[in-house]
Amino acid sequence: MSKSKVVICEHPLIQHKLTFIRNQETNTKDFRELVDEVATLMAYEITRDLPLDTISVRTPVAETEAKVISGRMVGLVPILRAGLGMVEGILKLIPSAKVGHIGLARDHETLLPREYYINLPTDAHERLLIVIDPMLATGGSAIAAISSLKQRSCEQIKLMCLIAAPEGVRAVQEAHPDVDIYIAALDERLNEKGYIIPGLGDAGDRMFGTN
Ligand SMILES: O=P(O)(O)OC[C@H]1O[C@H](OP(=O)(O)OP(=O)(O)O)[C@H](O)[C@@H]1O
Ligand SMILES: O=c1cc[nH]c(=O)[nH]1
Ligand SMILES: [Mg+2]
Repeated sequence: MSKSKVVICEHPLIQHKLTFIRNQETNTKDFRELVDEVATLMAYEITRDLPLDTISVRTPVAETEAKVISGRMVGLVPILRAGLGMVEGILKLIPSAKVGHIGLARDHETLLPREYYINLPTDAHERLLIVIDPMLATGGSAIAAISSLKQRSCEQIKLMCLIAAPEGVRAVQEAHPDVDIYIAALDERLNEKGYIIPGLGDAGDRMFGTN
Protein backbone atom coordinates (compact mmCIF):
# COMPACT_ATOMS: atom_id res chain seq x y z
CA MET A 1 0.00 0.00 0.00
CA SER A 2 1.28 3.51 -0.79
CA LYS A 3 2.08 5.88 2.06
CA SER A 4 -0.67 7.95 3.67
CA LYS A 5 -1.10 11.66 3.06
CA VAL A 6 0.45 14.17 5.46
CA VAL A 7 -1.33 17.53 5.44
CA ILE A 8 0.37 20.46 7.16
CA CYS A 9 -2.30 23.05 7.94
CA GLU A 10 -0.39 26.20 7.08
CA HIS A 11 -3.20 28.73 7.41
CA PRO A 12 -1.78 31.94 8.96
CA LEU A 13 -4.32 31.90 11.80
CA ILE A 14 -3.22 28.39 12.79
CA GLN A 15 0.47 29.26 12.57
CA HIS A 16 -0.01 32.49 14.58
CA LYS A 17 -1.88 30.75 17.37
CA LEU A 18 0.59 27.85 17.41
CA THR A 19 3.40 30.30 18.23
CA PHE A 20 1.60 31.33 21.42
CA ILE A 21 0.83 27.69 22.25
CA ARG A 22 4.57 26.94 22.03
CA ASN A 23 5.59 29.93 24.17
CA GLN A 24 6.46 28.79 27.69
CA GLU A 25 5.11 32.09 29.06
CA THR A 26 1.57 31.24 27.91
CA ASN A 27 -0.53 30.36 30.95
CA THR A 28 -2.83 27.34 31.29
CA LYS A 29 -6.03 29.28 30.54
CA ASP A 30 -4.65 30.83 27.36
CA PHE A 31 -3.00 27.57 26.32
CA ARG A 32 -6.36 25.77 26.56
CA GLU A 33 -8.18 28.49 24.64
CA LEU A 34 -5.58 28.55 21.87
CA VAL A 35 -5.57 24.75 21.48
CA ASP A 36 -9.37 24.87 21.27
CA GLU A 37 -9.22 27.55 18.55
CA VAL A 38 -6.59 25.73 16.49
CA ALA A 39 -8.61 22.51 16.73
CA THR A 40 -11.62 24.34 15.24
CA LEU A 41 -9.51 25.69 12.39
CA MET A 42 -7.96 22.28 11.70
CA ALA A 43 -11.41 20.66 11.72
CA TYR A 44 -12.23 22.77 8.67
CA GLU A 45 -9.29 21.18 6.79
CA ILE A 46 -9.78 17.59 7.95
CA THR A 47 -13.47 17.58 6.92
CA ARG A 48 -12.74 18.96 3.44
CA ASP A 49 -13.55 15.65 1.72
CA LEU A 50 -16.65 14.61 3.72
CA PRO A 51 -19.27 13.24 1.34
CA LEU A 52 -22.29 15.43 0.59
CA ASP A 53 -25.90 14.55 -0.25
CA THR A 54 -28.22 16.73 -2.29
CA ILE A 55 -31.57 17.72 -0.81
CA SER A 56 -34.36 20.05 -1.83
CA VAL A 57 -34.77 23.26 0.10
CA ARG A 58 -37.28 26.09 -0.25
CA THR A 59 -35.79 29.57 0.03
CA PRO A 60 -38.17 32.52 0.46
CA VAL A 61 -38.22 32.89 -3.34
CA ALA A 62 -37.67 29.44 -4.92
CA GLU A 63 -37.26 25.71 -4.54
CA THR A 64 -33.66 24.58 -5.08
CA GLU A 65 -31.28 21.69 -4.64
CA ALA A 66 -28.61 22.15 -1.97
CA LYS A 67 -25.88 20.17 -0.21
CA VAL A 68 -25.85 18.60 3.24
CA ILE A 69 -23.25 16.36 4.90
CA SER A 70 -24.55 12.84 4.50
CA GLY A 71 -25.73 10.94 7.57
CA ARG A 72 -24.15 10.76 10.97
CA MET A 73 -20.60 10.62 9.74
CA VAL A 74 -17.96 11.53 12.24
CA GLY A 75 -16.57 10.25 15.52
CA LEU A 76 -13.86 11.95 17.55
CA VAL A 77 -11.42 9.84 19.54
CA PRO A 78 -9.20 11.96 21.79
CA ILE A 79 -6.19 10.24 23.32
CA LEU A 80 -6.28 11.04 27.05
CA ARG A 81 -5.31 13.27 28.53
CA ALA A 82 -4.09 15.96 26.18
CA GLY A 83 -6.39 15.08 23.27
CA LEU A 84 -9.35 16.17 25.40
CA GLY A 85 -8.32 19.79 24.88
CA MET A 86 -9.10 19.59 21.16
CA VAL A 87 -12.57 18.01 21.38
CA GLU A 88 -14.76 21.05 22.03
CA GLY A 89 -13.05 23.02 19.27
CA ILE A 90 -13.92 20.35 16.69
CA LEU A 91 -17.46 19.87 18.04
CA LYS A 92 -18.11 23.56 17.34
CA LEU A 93 -17.99 22.69 13.63
CA ILE A 94 -19.30 19.10 13.79
CA PRO A 95 -21.82 19.10 16.67
CA SER A 96 -23.30 15.75 15.57
CA ALA A 97 -19.99 13.93 16.05
CA LYS A 98 -19.94 11.28 18.75
CA VAL A 99 -16.95 11.11 21.06
CA GLY A 100 -15.05 8.01 22.15
CA HIS A 101 -12.03 8.01 24.46
CA ILE A 102 -8.76 6.12 24.57
CA GLY A 103 -6.56 6.47 27.64
CA LEU A 104 -2.86 5.99 26.93
CA ALA A 105 0.11 6.96 29.06
CA ARG A 106 3.67 6.89 27.84
CA ASP A 107 6.14 5.20 30.17
CA HIS A 108 8.79 7.87 30.81
CA GLU A 109 11.64 5.31 30.66
CA THR A 110 10.66 3.06 27.74
CA LEU A 111 8.52 5.68 25.94
CA LEU A 112 6.04 2.85 25.23
CA PRO A 113 2.32 3.64 25.60
CA ARG A 114 0.09 1.70 28.01
CA GLU A 115 -3.65 1.63 27.32
CA TYR A 116 -5.66 2.17 30.53
CA TYR A 117 -9.10 3.04 29.15
CA ILE A 118 -11.21 2.71 26.04
CA ASN A 119 -14.84 3.61 25.43
CA LEU A 120 -16.25 4.02 21.92
CA PRO A 121 -19.69 4.81 20.49
CA THR A 122 -21.45 1.57 19.48
CA ASP A 123 -21.58 2.71 15.84
CA ALA A 124 -17.91 3.77 15.78
CA HIS A 125 -17.17 1.28 12.98
CA GLU A 126 -19.65 3.09 10.71
CA ARG A 127 -18.08 6.52 11.18
CA LEU A 128 -15.03 8.39 10.01
CA LEU A 129 -13.00 8.44 13.21
CA ILE A 130 -10.67 11.34 13.89
CA VAL A 131 -8.01 10.38 16.43
CA ILE A 132 -6.93 13.52 18.25
CA ASP A 133 -3.74 14.23 20.17
CA PRO A 134 -1.73 17.47 20.26
CA MET A 135 1.60 15.61 20.10
CA LEU A 136 2.92 12.98 17.68
CA ALA A 137 6.36 12.20 19.11
CA THR A 138 7.65 8.62 18.65
CA GLY A 139 4.23 7.77 17.23
CA GLY A 140 3.76 4.95 19.74
CA SER A 141 0.56 6.38 21.26
CA ALA A 142 -1.10 7.18 17.93
CA ILE A 143 -0.15 3.77 16.51
CA ALA A 144 -1.56 1.99 19.58
CA ALA A 145 -4.79 4.04 19.48
CA ILE A 146 -5.33 3.35 15.77
CA SER A 147 -4.56 -0.37 16.25
CA SER A 148 -7.13 -0.50 19.07
CA LEU A 149 -9.76 1.04 16.78
CA LYS A 150 -8.93 -1.36 13.95
CA GLN A 151 -9.24 -4.32 16.35
CA ARG A 152 -12.82 -3.11 16.89
CA SER A 153 -13.56 -3.13 13.14
CA CYS A 154 -13.10 0.62 12.61
CA GLU A 155 -11.66 1.19 9.17
CA GLN A 156 -12.05 4.84 8.28
CA ILE A 157 -9.55 6.69 10.44
CA LYS A 158 -7.70 10.01 10.27
CA LEU A 159 -5.16 11.40 12.73
CA MET A 160 -5.11 15.05 13.86
CA CYS A 161 -2.17 16.44 15.86
CA LEU A 162 -0.85 19.93 16.48
CA ILE A 163 2.87 19.17 16.41
CA ALA A 164 4.63 16.14 14.96
CA ALA A 165 8.21 14.90 14.92
CA PRO A 166 9.43 13.38 11.64
CA GLU A 167 10.09 10.12 13.54
CA GLY A 168 6.43 9.91 14.61
CA VAL A 169 5.07 10.68 11.16
CA ARG A 170 7.27 7.96 9.62
CA ALA A 171 6.26 5.41 12.26
CA VAL A 172 2.52 6.03 11.80
CA GLN A 173 2.85 5.92 8.03
CA GLU A 174 4.65 2.59 8.28
CA ALA A 175 2.24 1.02 10.78
CA HIS A 176 -0.96 2.46 9.30
CA PRO A 177 -0.43 3.49 5.66
CA ASP A 178 -4.21 3.94 5.25
CA VAL A 179 -4.46 6.72 7.88
CA ASP A 180 -3.98 10.29 6.67
CA ILE A 181 -2.23 12.63 9.11
CA TYR A 182 -3.20 16.28 9.66
CA ILE A 183 -0.78 18.46 11.61
CA ALA A 184 -0.17 22.15 12.19
CA ALA A 185 3.63 21.82 12.28
CA LEU A 186 6.33 19.29 11.45
CA ASP A 187 9.13 19.97 13.93
CA GLU A 188 12.84 19.11 13.79
CA ARG A 189 13.33 15.97 15.88
CA LEU A 190 12.91 14.17 19.19
CA ASN A 191 15.33 14.66 22.05
CA GLU A 192 16.80 11.79 24.10
CA LYS A 193 13.74 11.86 26.41
CA GLY A 194 11.30 11.55 23.53
CA TYR A 195 10.19 15.20 23.63
CA ILE A 196 9.58 17.05 20.39
CA ILE A 197 12.16 19.77 19.63
CA PRO A 198 11.22 22.65 19.63
CA GLY A 199 7.66 21.38 20.41
CA LEU A 200 5.68 22.85 23.28
CA GLY A 201 6.80 20.73 26.24
CA ASP A 202 4.42 18.24 27.87
CA ALA A 203 1.03 18.88 26.31
CA GLY A 204 -0.99 17.21 29.11
CA ASP A 205 0.79 19.16 31.81
CA ARG A 206 0.43 22.47 29.99
CA MET A 207 -3.25 21.81 29.29
CA PHE A 208 -4.19 20.82 32.83
CA GLY A 209 -1.63 22.75 34.88
CA THR A 210 0.10 19.64 36.26
CA ASN A 211 3.82 18.88 36.13
O1 LIG B 1 4.13 9.77 20.13
P1 LIG B 1 4.43 9.34 21.52
O2 LIG B 1 5.90 9.12 21.76
O3 LIG B 1 3.62 8.16 21.96
O4 LIG B 1 4.09 10.57 22.47
C1 LIG B 1 2.93 11.31 22.36
C2 LIG B 1 2.04 11.11 23.55
O5 LIG B 1 2.65 11.65 24.73
C3 LIG B 1 1.73 12.54 25.36
O6 LIG B 1 0.89 11.89 26.25
P2 LIG B 1 1.38 11.31 27.67
O7 LIG B 1 1.80 9.89 27.54
O8 LIG B 1 2.36 12.27 28.26
O9 LIG B 1 0.04 11.28 28.51
P3 LIG B 1 -0.79 12.51 29.13
O10 LIG B 1 -1.54 13.15 27.98
O11 LIG B 1 -1.69 11.85 30.10
O12 LIG B 1 0.18 13.46 29.76
C4 LIG B 1 0.94 13.09 24.19
O13 LIG B 1 -0.26 13.72 24.55
C5 LIG B 1 0.75 11.87 23.34
O14 LIG B 1 -0.35 11.08 23.71
O1 LIG C 1 7.12 16.71 23.24
C1 LIG C 1 6.29 15.91 23.68
C2 LIG C 1 6.36 14.52 23.40
C3 LIG C 1 5.41 13.70 23.89
N1 LIG C 1 4.42 14.21 24.66
C4 LIG C 1 4.33 15.53 24.94
O2 LIG C 1 3.41 15.96 25.63
N2 LIG C 1 5.28 16.34 24.45
MG1 LIG D 1 2.03 13.93 29.26
